[in-house]
Amino acid sequence: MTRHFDAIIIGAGQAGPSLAGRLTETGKSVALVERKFFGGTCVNTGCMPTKAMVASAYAIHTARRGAEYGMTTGPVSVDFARVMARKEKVTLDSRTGIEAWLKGMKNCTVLEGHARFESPTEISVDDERISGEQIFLNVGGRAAVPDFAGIDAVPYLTNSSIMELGHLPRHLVIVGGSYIGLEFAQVFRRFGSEVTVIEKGPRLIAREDPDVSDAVRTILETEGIQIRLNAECIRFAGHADGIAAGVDCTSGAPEVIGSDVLLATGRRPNTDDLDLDKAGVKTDTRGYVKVDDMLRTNVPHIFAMGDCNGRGAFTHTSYNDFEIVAANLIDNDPRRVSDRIQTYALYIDPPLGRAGMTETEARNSGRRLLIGTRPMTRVGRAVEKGETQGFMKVIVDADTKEILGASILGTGGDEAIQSILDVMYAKRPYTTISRAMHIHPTVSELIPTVFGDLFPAT
Ligand SMILES: Cc1cc2nc3c(=O)[nH]c(=O)nc-3n(C[C@H](O)[C@H](O)[C@H](O)COP(=O)(O)OP(=O)(O)OC[C@H]3O[C@@H](n4cnc5c(N)ncnc54)[C@H](O)[C@@H]3O)c2cc1C
Ligand SMILES: NC(=O)c1ccc[n+]([C@@H]2O[C@H](COP(=O)([O-])OP(=O)(O)OC[C@H]3O[C@@H](n4cnc5c(N)ncnc54)[C@H](O)[C@@H]3O)[C@@H](O)[C@H]2O)c1
Repeated sequence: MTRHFDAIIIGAGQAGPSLAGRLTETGKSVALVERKFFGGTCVNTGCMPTKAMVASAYAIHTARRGAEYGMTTGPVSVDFARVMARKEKVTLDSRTGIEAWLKGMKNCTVLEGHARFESPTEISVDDERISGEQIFLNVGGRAAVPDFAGIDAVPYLTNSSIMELGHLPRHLVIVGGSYIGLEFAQVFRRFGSEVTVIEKGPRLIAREDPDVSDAVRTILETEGIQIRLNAECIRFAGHADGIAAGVDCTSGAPEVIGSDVLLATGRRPNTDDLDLDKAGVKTDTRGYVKVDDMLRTNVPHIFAMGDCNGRGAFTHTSYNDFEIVAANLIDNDPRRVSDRIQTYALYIDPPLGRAGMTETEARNSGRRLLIGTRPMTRVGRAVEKGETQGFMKVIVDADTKEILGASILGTGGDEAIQSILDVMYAKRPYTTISRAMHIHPTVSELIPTVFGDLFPAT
């Protein structure tokens, strides 16, 4: 027998549960299908556990610097099992909270199993069949595992399996020098592992400006992380001391011998096992569901939210997708994906907060630009905290005075960037910030100064 619902939501990630909440409030019957853990990637193998580990790593790092702050301690040792138990509690509290919320939600039926399309309106969940007037995909993504030579012959970790790690790696070799790779690199280095990052490109976090990449590299190398760029021929083989990772860089040893390998080479959408063809839903060549500005697929009653639509790869973009869908379908409020401004943070310490365009993107846009920069050594709060690595950079359109983008690599950068972001959303000129009085002493206090001291880009 096929049970019928007003709406079916596939995936309990960052958009699905909130949409279930809104739809059921309007009296609609909703079936929400989840095949694994409630809360999806962010809660279980992404943001939450990693940021809990970042917090442990920061506390350990600060304790090691204790003498600088007038603290006398013995040698700092790391209890990796406690670190992992702490992050597990953060995850479990959130996971069970979401699960209890959904299972207690009036008009919501939670089905635990793998969903697949049987037709444009019918879904099978293991042995059960359900049908829906509207179907919302929130299936997220998983770690991409490139076809490296020898990879199947060696054990390797991904962002998911590393969450189960029962030992502290002696030497963690991380392939991929972007968000996932760099956050784990610093975390494990601070826990006491030797860490080598192997990146095929010529610089780390290649989406950022070269000056940001260089500063991040310096921060990580200062802590003893080995960085191997231009790794053109990555391959793996067993070794008496663990795993041999071939690098073939233009300089340096051709092989790195590690005890453990983490692959952090990007993500792929969970769309290959949904039988989307039975619904006629189109994907792009990389498997992302094609959507329009309101997140509708090519099939009018099917929508896709979050990482699986390729329009964002962050928790806040997935949640914003929920807001856009709910606004259009429930509130008659014409919100669009194209209204949002790109923003995110990289949670190394100090963090990188980003909003809008990079300098490279702004230059490529052909506009006349004004740029302002300040090293964190000139930020009083950073000096007082003893955390002066990094710099701020803001980019303004010289003709319209519009703020185009900003990068704050420095203590508090993930928070301070948001004052710039809000002025960008308000579509106010940069002078709104340069004339504002900010609180002393804060990192944000320097933002008006940076905007007050712009120079033309050459
Ligand atoms: C290590 C790491 C750190 C990260 N850190 C941050 C961060 O600090 N800040 C940030 O903004 N973002 C971060 N991200 C990205 C963030 O986690 C994702 O962008 C976000 O979780 C995407 O959410 P989503 O709603 O698209 O899907 P997901 O959270 O991935 O949820 C999808 C759900 O769908 C379920 N599912 C899939 N297929 C099916 C099916 N066929 N049937 C039933 N259920 C199915 C899955 O089990 C999963 O629960 C991080 C990611 C990683 C990997
Ligand atoms: N702080 C955050 O918000 C945060 C943290 C972690 C992850 N995330 C999300 O997770 C997503 C995935 O992160 P990621 O770092 O895995 O992916 P990414 O796509 O940002 O970077 C992948 C890196 O691996 C390298 N790479 C790719 N293929 C390779 C190959 N065959 N050999 C060698 N190197 C290769 C790339 O050059 C790149 O540097 C991000 O897009 C991000 O949205 C966000």
